[in-house]
Amino acid sequence: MSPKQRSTARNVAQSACIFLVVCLLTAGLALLIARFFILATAAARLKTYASEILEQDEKLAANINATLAAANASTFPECSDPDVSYLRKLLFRSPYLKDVGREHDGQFFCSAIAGVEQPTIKIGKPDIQTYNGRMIYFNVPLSSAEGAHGEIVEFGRSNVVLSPDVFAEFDRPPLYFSGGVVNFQQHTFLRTYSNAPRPAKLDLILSRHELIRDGVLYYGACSTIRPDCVLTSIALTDIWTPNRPFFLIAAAIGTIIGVLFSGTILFMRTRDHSLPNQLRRAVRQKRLSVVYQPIVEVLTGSVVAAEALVRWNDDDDKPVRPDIFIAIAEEQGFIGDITTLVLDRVTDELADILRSAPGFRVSVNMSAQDLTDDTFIPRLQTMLQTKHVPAAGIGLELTERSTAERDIVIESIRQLRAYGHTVYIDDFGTGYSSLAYLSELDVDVLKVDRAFTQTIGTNSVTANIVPQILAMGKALQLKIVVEGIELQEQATYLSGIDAIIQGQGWLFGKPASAQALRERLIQR
Ligand SMILES: Nc1nc2c(ncn2[C@@H]2O[C@H](COP(=O)(O)O[C@H]3[C@@H](O)[C@H](n4cnc5c(=O)[nH]c(N)nc54)O[C@@H]3COP(=O)(O)O)[C@@H](O)[C@H]2O)c(=O)[nH]1
Repeated sequence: MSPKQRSTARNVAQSACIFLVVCLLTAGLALLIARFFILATAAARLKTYASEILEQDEKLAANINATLAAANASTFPECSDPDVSYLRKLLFRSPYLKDVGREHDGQFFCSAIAGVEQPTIKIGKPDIQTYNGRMIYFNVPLSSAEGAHGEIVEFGRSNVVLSPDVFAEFDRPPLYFSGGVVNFQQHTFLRTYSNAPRPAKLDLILSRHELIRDGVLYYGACSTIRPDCVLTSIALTDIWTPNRPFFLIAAAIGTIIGVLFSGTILFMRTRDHSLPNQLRRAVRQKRLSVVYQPIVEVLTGSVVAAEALVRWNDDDDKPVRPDIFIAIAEEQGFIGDITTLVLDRVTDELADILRSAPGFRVSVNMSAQDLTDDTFIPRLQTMLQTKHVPAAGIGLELTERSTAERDIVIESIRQLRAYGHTVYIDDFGTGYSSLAYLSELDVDVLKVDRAFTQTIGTNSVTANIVPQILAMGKALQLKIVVEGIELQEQATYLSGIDAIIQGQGWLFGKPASAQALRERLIQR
């Protein structure tokens, strides 16, 4: 598998992973949100249910207390005819009671329904005694109806039999309830109605209101006026089963969001992997390097200068051609950052040589944007002063293309030269400059583009342009650097010309590291 195929396969695998993970996460999140809302809805139902039951409980308690108080207040002889008819009147007004009677010391004497009992009935011990002296008997056989049992509340010399139907209307499966008087010290129900599940940690539920225990959702609520509490509950399976369609819808919505979201991530990632973004990141992280190509005296072959050329490998560690990424940086408006990076690197890597070898200089390429940035020249001077590098050691190369904004360029060149820099016109002959413009620019060195160098010794129609450019340079008293010298024949031709010509090209050395340039300079 080629590196490109490997990188594509890696990208596809990463994208698939991102897609899957994001879809699973959003679907999971949607299910969690659905679960939360469904549980909240169920808890709200339990709360309403509990408050309805509590209301009924409070009404029942009020009815019991009022009836017992009225019965105890009777002035009729106990179980006399007027007393029994009085009890009947009380019963008639009591919606939640089955009977009202006379009972004390564990003996039942008479009631509104049963009349007078002869002999009296023994009731036995109460099941519980409440804080306010009420005796409560559960499941007592009733003399008023054959085989019937009921709950009796006794206070003073009277008792009441509760109607078993008081809470009948609240029987609403799958919602269940239990409730009654609570002993807060022991955290238990003293009396309960209904057969709903009752968990051990009653106090916990009552203090937290809602709780899930052993697959059941509980809601606990207590009366504000009585020591009565109600616990409502529903099994979780009874919550989930009817809500299955909602879970399916939530999972589908979550997956759709996941698809859209991961699509956006993948799109951003692709955009992020675009060459301009990779380059921008590399510049920000200073991951570009600089190589140096020697510039020699053609006649002697001795190295007199070097051109700094920037290099960059993309995120897959593949080298990208400078003419490609320089054009991108120019187009995207951050070429200035690259120029600064190169200048910074040159003055770091070769500072000692630039300080100690007078006459040796390193030239750096500039773009039109550098020239129109009025902070560029002051920043460059600050950098050089900080690193104690003489301005004469740094040459600046402008292409003819970058000389379009005439006035600004002329002024920038003037300033650069005033600081002591050597200014080059690069790729000369490929642009549109006239002799007049060239003299106006007032540069130091003219670099002949390698396209013309290649015509030396050929029969090409442009072959006779080289002598003309050299003559033009001579007329303007400019130094000449001929680029792209690859053949000895080209060097021989140039060394025969009556002018001091410098040359740059593979014949004299390919661009190489600062260390390689250093070694080359030691040899000279
Ligand atoms: N603004 C900036 N532009 C820069 C910078 N670094 C480079 N560049 C510009 O990118 C273009 C391509 O540069 P590169 O691929 O580095 O090519 C340079 C030399 O390697 C190449 N060269 C030198 N000798 C020969 C040779 O004998 N034969 C041959 N085929 N090629 C050779 O020429 C390029 C140098 O060109 P120039 O700058 O015009 O002197 C190029 O336009 C660079 O300017 C940068 O830091 N900033």
